This record gives sequence, structure tokens and C-alpha cells, in this order.
Amino acid sequence: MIEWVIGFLAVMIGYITFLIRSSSGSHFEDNSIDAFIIKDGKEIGNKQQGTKKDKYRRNYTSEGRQILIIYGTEYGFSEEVARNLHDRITSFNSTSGTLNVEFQPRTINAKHYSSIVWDQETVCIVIISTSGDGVPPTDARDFYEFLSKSSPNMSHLKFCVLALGDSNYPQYCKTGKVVNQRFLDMSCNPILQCELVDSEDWNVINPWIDKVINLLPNIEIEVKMDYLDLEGLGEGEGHSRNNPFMAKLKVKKQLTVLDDTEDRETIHCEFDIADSGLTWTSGDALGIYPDNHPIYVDNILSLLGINGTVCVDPPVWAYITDKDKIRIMMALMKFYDLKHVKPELLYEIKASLSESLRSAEYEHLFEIFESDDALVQYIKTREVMDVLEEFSAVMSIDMTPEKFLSLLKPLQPRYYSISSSPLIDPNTACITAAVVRYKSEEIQKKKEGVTTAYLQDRLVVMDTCPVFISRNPDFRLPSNHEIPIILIGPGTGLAPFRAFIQEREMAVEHESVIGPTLLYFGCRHKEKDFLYRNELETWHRKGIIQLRTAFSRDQDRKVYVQDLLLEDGNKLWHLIYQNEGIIYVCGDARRMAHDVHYALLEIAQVQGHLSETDATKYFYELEQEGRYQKDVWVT
Ligand SMILES: Cc1cc2nc3c(=O)[nH]c(=O)nc-3n(C[C@H](O)[C@H](O)[C@H](O)COP(=O)(O)O)c2cc1C
Repeated sequence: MIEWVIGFLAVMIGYITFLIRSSSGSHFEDNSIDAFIIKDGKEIGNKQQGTKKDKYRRNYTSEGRQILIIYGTEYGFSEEVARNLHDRITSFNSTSGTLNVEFQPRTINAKHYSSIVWDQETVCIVIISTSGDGVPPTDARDFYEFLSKSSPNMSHLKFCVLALGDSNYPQYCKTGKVVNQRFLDMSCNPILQCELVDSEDWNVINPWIDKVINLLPNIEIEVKMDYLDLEGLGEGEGHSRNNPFMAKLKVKKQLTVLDDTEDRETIHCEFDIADSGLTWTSGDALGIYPDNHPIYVDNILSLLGINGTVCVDPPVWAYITDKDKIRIMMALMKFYDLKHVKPELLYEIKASLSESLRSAEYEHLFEIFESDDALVQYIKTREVMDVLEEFSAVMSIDMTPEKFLSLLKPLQPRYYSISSSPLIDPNTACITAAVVRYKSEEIQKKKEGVTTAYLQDRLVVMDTCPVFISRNPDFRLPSNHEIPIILIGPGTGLAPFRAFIQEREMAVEHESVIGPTLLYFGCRHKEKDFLYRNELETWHRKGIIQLRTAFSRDQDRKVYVQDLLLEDGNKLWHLIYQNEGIIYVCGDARRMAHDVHYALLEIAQVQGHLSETDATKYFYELEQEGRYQKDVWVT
């Protein structure tokens, strides 16, 4: 009883402290990454960042049978899968009675490919995603280029490729498919066919890992010392995805008018990155690590009966370099994904279901486990808190904090095109973000985007948050400002174009001649969500841009940017074909970029008199030449 009272008081004190901190909008008084690290039961702040060493970066000190795992990732998922495979191979060593020499998995980012001595390798497993509009992840570009250009005979090498992607994109899993083909071209021997993974589907990934593990004992791998210096493959000194900079939010502005529930909420944020060493080029994105909502964290802990002040080890992907223990509420808020549910959480729940509570009222919960499809569908439409809430009535779950954390995915950073040019102010990176709020039809609950709600509702001016730069080398202004550019960016697709236009304006101020700069912008209502209206209209008046706007809901007939393109077909064809202009498209991949592409094809057919096939070929070639650049995403 006394223990119970003490436990209850500890939870309450922890919770009250937690709420007091949350009320400022910042959860930590000094707001530094390290402020919540616990040492000897006390919080310590402002620690120096040390050298990060994780178990995937340790050099082997004895002989073994080496396996090379290369991951290429933009958003971190391929790395998660690679680490999962690494762990499975390591645990296979300890469970397999038949082996007397261990397998030594070495898991490296594709950006370190030049450290690989291919002659020394026997088995290479590549786990790689596709990004942008069918391009490799930024860090994997050189590796991809290397594979595309060089053709050594590598017939000694056994390999397999796991290609991650999303079938909503036209270039589904392209990078993995190309990498697989290149290995085949270099006479490498596949141990498995290239496996495609749609939308992070663990129902495909787990069996693939099983197959790899089953195949390994049948492959002859020489026993030797590893030559790779894994510890030396550091991230370098600078700030990056694994070592983000704590940037101060200097300005936050609402860009839209909200007087109806249908209205779009878009914000402009300015981050101070002075003294960070971070630099960017217009077209790049800012990676931001959000905090999960403290109320969600608290609800989850309450549902599981876990005290929020319990200390746990930070996960290996945590962007703190000191690996001292942290409170579980902080771990959940900073490092774990509470939005996307891992199937393992459901399997754990399944094991704890109480059959005695099976009744008509709860039958739907038991049915989820009757087929993989039902489980996948359930997971797609629920967050971690929804799952725990729904199952709380029928499960008797008794999980340790560590067990629960092992059933969650890593919280990933989100990426926003930087909407300001470094030439204007290299110390201030601006972003333009549409705040995601919606009602889930399936469960009739209000939902929100993790990062955009964090930026809008909880991050207050003068707070800091972890950021880094994500390069986008395929989305660049030409260095020659006389080249005509056609910018097509409705909604927040406008963001990188604001930076591009700022640079063209600067060129004019420096008395350079600029070529035609056509901007096609679209939104719902002129008076409500015409982003940066004053700036755009001023640039138009000054002749910096030719602004074309489509307000889809201001008249009976819906008008979109692609309609304006068709109206301007003659002029556009002239700029593209005769004047070798560059087309840029930014925004929604599924509908907008698709419709814009078809409008361009139509223009080529009507104005250029090309057949449909030739028009398709023409724009394909433009894309290859970098004259049709896309920065698109599926929401
Ligand atoms: C902006 C963006 C562009 C993407 N482009 C493609 C694409 O062209 N083809 C594809 O198959 N998947 C595409 N995807 C899906 C990713 O490949 C998929 O989400 C993958 O699991 C991400 O793995 P990563 O976190 O290791 O990068 C894209 C995802 C985003 C966010």
C-alpha cells in the first residue's frame, strides 16, 4: 500500500513538473537537447556533445565471416531495416548451435561506399529507398553513380537488394531496381530476387529477413579479420541528421485567414542557424525533429500504467550524443513515433488478449487478427494511442517500459523546402508549412500532423528545435540568370520558388539581366490562402516575375495551375522549346504533378505538333537534361 502511494505521488509530481514545463510551449527550461539527460538521479544541462558510438559502429576485434549491409536512406526507414537485419544476424550467431565462427554484419551508409574494398567482400546486402521523383536518397547518390558508371567484374560477390518505395509514385522502387540490375550487370550472383517493399510494409520485410538469415549458413564466407574501420566512418564534425543543430525560432507568422473549418492553415517560420556551420543552396530542405504532443505521451503512459519519470536508455538513433539514461516521457516525446504503429505492438497485444472478454461488443477487436489484410488496414488507420485505447478493455497488458519502447518505430524528422535564399540571409532559414489537421473517417477522431502541429501549437518564438539541412541537388536554379524559368508551385509548393525569386531579384539589383520568370501559383481563395501575396504582387509589378494565379474555389468552375498552363500554351512552348527554358514543379505528386505533366504533353502536341509518343519522349529527355525538375511528395 505504502509503495503504491509513493508510486502514485511520484507519477503526480512527475506529471505536474511535466505540465509546468509544457505550459511555456517548451518542454525544457534551457531547451537544449541534453537538458533532460539524467545522471545519478539529477538532470544535467548543457553538456558538450561527445563522439557518438553505437553498436553498429564497433570494429570487430576477432576473425569472423563478414557480411556487408549497405543502406541508402532519405528518411531513415532503410537504416531501421538495415539495423533490424544486423540485429537478426547477430542474434542468429548466439542461437545457432552449428556455427563455431560468427557472422560479422557491418552496416554502413551508402555515402561511405568508397571505403569498401570489393575484392574483400563475399556477401553484400543493399537496402535502399527511392526518393524525389524516382531518384536515389541524397546520401546514396555517389554510390548510385559509381554503380552506374563503373563496371568491374564482381563475379565473386553474392548479393541481394531490398528496394523500398511507395507504389503511389510513378517511379516505384526505381533506385533499388536499378542497383539490383547493376549488380547483375557486374556478374554478381543474386542470392534472392530484388524484393520490392511498398509503404514500409513489415509483412514483406520480415519474411525477406527470414529468407536472408536462412540462406547465410549455405554461403561459403572466408574467416578473416575485417578490414573496415567502422568506428572511423563518422558523421564528421558538422551538424547533420544524426547531429542536428538546436535552432532558435525567430519568427512565426500565419499566412492564411481562418474563418471556416475548411480553410487551410499555413505558417511561415524563420529559424536562426547562425554559428551552426549549416549552409544551404536554394532548393534544399530543412529537416526538423518534432516533439510528440505531451498529452499523447501522458495518455499512453497512463494506459500502460508506466510512471513517466522512469529512466530508460535513449534509443540508438537518438540525436543526443550522451547515452546516459533519460525519463521515459522524454524518450517518448523526442525519439519514438507515436503515429505509425509497428505490427509487433499488435502481436504483443494479441498475446495478452483475454479470451474471457470475447463478446459481441469486442468481437471486432479479435477479428483484426484473423487476416494480414485486416491487420494492415487496422494499423494504417490508427495511431499508437488509438490502439492502446481500443484494446485496453480486452487485454491484460503488463509490459516493462523497455519492452514497450522496443515495439515502437523511431520518430523521423520531417522535411520542408527552405523558402528563403541564403544569399539574402545565410543565418536565417525560412520554411512554409501547411498545418495538417483532419478528422479520421475510420475512427471519427481529430488528427494532426506531428511536426506541423508542433510548430504551430507548441513551439513558441525563442524556443529551439533540432534542425539540419537535407540537400536536393536535382532542384536548382541555373547559374545563368538569363535562362527562362517556369515555376509551377501551388500551395506550399511555392516555398522553394520564393527562394529562387529572391535570387533573381538580387541579380536584378546587381544589374544582371534576368530571363523570363513565370510563376504559376494556385490556392483555394484569393482572400484567404494566397501565400506571400504582397511579395508576389510586388515582384510582379517590378517585372521580376510574371505571376499567374489560379484560385480554385473563387468561382463556380474550378481552376487549377494546369488550366493556366494550357491557356499559356503558345508562350510556354516558345520558352521551353525555342529558348531552352527550365520547368520546375513543386508540390503534390499524386494529382498536381500528374495533371501538370499531362498539360505539358498537351502543349507539346498542340503547339509543337508532336505525337503523343514524341511528346512523352521529349519531356523524358528534358528531365534527363535537368530541364524539367520536380520536387514532389505524396501526402
Ligand atoms: C518526397 C518523397 C518522394 C518519394 N519518391 C518516391 C518515388 O519516386 N518512388 C518510390 O517508389 N517511392 C518514393 N517515396 C517513398 C519512399 O521511398 C518510402 O517512403 C521509403 O520507405 C522511404 O525510405 P527511407 O526512409 O529509407 O528513405 C518517396 C517518399 C517521399 C517522402
